[in-house]
Amino acid sequence: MSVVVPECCDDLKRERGRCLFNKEELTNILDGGPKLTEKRRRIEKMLINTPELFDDVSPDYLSHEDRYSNELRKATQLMTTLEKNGFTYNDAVTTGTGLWLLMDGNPLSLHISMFLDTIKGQSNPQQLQEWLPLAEKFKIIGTYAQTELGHGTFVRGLETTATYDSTTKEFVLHSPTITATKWWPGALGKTSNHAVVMAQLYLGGKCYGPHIFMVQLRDLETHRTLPGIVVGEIGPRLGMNSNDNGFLQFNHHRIPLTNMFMKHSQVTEDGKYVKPLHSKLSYGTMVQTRVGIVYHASRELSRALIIAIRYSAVRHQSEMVPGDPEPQILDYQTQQYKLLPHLASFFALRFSARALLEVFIGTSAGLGSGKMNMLPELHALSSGLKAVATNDAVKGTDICRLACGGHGYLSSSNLPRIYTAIAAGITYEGENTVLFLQVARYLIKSFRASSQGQTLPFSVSYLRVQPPSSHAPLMSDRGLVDALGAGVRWMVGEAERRLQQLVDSGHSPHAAWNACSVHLVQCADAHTRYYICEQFVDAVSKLGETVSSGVHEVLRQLCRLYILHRVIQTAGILLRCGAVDGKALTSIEEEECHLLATLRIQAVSIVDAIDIKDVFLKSTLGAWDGNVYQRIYEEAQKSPLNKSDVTQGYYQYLRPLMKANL
Ligand SMILES: CCCCCCCC/C=C\CCCCCCCCCC(=O)SCCNC(=O)CCNC(=O)[C@H](O)C(C)(C)COP(=O)(O)OP(=O)(O)OC[C@H]1O[C@@H](n2cnc3c(N)ncnc32)[C@H](O)[C@@H]1OP(=O)(O)O
Ligand SMILES: Cc1cc2nc3c(=O)[nH]c(=O)nc-3n(C[C@H](O)[C@H](O)[C@H](O)COP(=O)(O)OP(=O)(O)OC[C@H]3O[C@@H](n4cnc5c(N)ncnc54)[C@H](O)[C@@H]3O)c2cc1C
Repeated sequence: MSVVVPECCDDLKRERGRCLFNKEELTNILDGGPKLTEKRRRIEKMLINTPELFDDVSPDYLSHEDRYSNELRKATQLMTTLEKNGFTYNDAVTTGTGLWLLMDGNPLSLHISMFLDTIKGQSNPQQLQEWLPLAEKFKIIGTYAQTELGHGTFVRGLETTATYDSTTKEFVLHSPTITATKWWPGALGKTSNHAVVMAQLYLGGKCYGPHIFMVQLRDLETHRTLPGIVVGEIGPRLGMNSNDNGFLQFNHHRIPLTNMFMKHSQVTEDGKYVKPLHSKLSYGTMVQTRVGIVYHASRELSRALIIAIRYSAVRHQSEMVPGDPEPQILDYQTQQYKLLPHLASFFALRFSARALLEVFIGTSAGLGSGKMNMLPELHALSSGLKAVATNDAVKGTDICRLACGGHGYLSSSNLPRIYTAIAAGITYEGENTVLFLQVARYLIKSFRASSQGQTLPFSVSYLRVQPPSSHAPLMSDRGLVDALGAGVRWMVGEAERRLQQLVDSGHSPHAAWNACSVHLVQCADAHTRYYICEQFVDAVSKLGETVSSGVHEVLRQLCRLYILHRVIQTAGILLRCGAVDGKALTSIEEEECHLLATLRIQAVSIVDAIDIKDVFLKSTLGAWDGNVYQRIYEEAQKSPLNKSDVTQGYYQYLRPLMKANL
């Protein structure tokens, strides 16, 4: 399939004619540099030239089984195409291209993410040598099986047991109750022949908590389920129905001792336990995936924004001035207010994802040399950013849908599919409220440590008592970010005060925690957003030295919008703690409206610079040429109901009803 870039409609031509910045330069910044843009485009070209990767028929028109088979066909084709052309699966993931082709629930996504990451991050050298080549070459195909019917969040409450039998040097895996059934893992139902399984380790009758085991589920020749294992698919879900999310039960199923992942903790042949350096090292795959999800969420949000902003430039509706031609809906301030703060969020999330990745890489290097001290901060940052990124991507994507009016509700807009795929991100890999509560734990601990004079890690250092060093004028970017920081400090101080007050009045610390948890979640959300603001301001100010003035100005405006919007959202807190006053807020609101109008002028060019091709956007509303109505019409012709003028349903039901004497 070759891509011919079509002439765009007059509206989009005019929009693009107003661009005052170098789009390619902005594209490079978003990709992480010109080399990465070039690499992404090489991958895209290769994929675009593989017609088997594209659907002839929308998955919406396929049966449940055909939908799965079709996605599996494309997933396997994707893997072989990448391999043959010298790219890795990771290349397709990090550029987003692979995800966009397969985001109806790619049945190999868990294999190439959490299964491979667990092998890489949790194996001892022998295990790595044995399993990694097999998994990388798809000789074994796996998933990450942790969640059970009864427990997802509370990992320590999992019921699957792995009991060591020293006479045979085996673990016996067992699901003692219905609630112990593994439930949800992607690709578990029909695709995977292996799984990394989280189970409670039992040695000599004592439970040592959740540990990870490599378990073969199916015969490698026949693909039949092995004895002692029951496995199947869980049925339709809100979205991503081309995946085979599955269930799994063990009936005293035996695996060798060497199948426990032994990088961090070990069991000796005679059944002795060797502790890990940190009790949560076995949760490493989850942390790594949370880091990936921040990128993933920002990418999905960007697809929705491209669709909604281009459509808003093409769509004309109503009269702004009686008798005048119908304006582009993007000219309405309310439309700008719906979309442009989310555009700013996309940039903020992209820069923060990059900062988080650096923390992840630094912490992982430290772990390699036995340094565990950065782990709590990485856990808090990855939890908070995963939660904010998915919450904002889901909200932003739905706003994009609403901003497209009725046509946003069409499957062919692709907004419903983007929405349902990213909506799962709020729940999977740690439900967001639960993750925020983890962040809150870290904040309260840090706040208390600071009160005792201890030095705090970098991401929470602003929680210490306000130093008189912040001299940035309030209305500057720095000044407003400092005000947001003062707001979080006040919120955390207030949470700590309420917790202490409850404990002093006789509540247990746990009861006090629950009684303050709404406020604690707000603290965690505010802290994470403060961190995002900081990363955005830092990134833009660093780029200022290297980029052209046009690009710098656009980034500065987006950053400013993000901060102003955040200040307005937090107004109540900022007023209460005295970080801003009513007069400042009024001028911030006015400035936001002014900025919306400024950014509107180049909005189409900004989303063009995100550089996602039509074949990956898959949207009748968001295509480059803006030929919206023709595309919607043509897509409707593909409905199976349009194959005949009169449907079977007419003869079967409608006609008898019309003929009946009611
Ligand atoms: C080409 C094709 C495309 C392929 C696509 C692949 C792309 C990859 C990238 C992105 C893609 C998006 C798609 C990804 C698909 C993912 C599918 C989803 C998979 C799953 O959902 S897997 C299951 C995930 N499950 C969870 O996340 C469970 C959540 N629960 C927990 O993590 C924990 O139980 C808890 C954190 C909530 C609590 O833990 P608990 O053991 O009870 O501990 P506590 O007692 O509360 O705390 C003790 C102490 O430890 C600290 N702590 C907890 N966790 C960690 C940690 N991970 N690291 C460090 N420290 C931790 C905790 O804060 C406490 O500290 P304290 O005592 O306060 O000091
Ligand atoms: C599409 C999808 C794909 C998935 N893929 C996988 C996979 O590949 N592998 C895998 O192992 N799992 C997978 N999961 C499972 C997922 O990780 C869990 O659903 C998730 O961790 C949430 O757990 P839960 O379902 O038990 O929710 P629950 O924990 O029961 O949450 C229900 C409610 O209770 C609240 N709650 C729970 N605990 C607390 C608390 N301590 N404090 C306050 N409130 C609390 C939550 O905030 C939420 O509102 C997937 C899930 C989905 C939806």
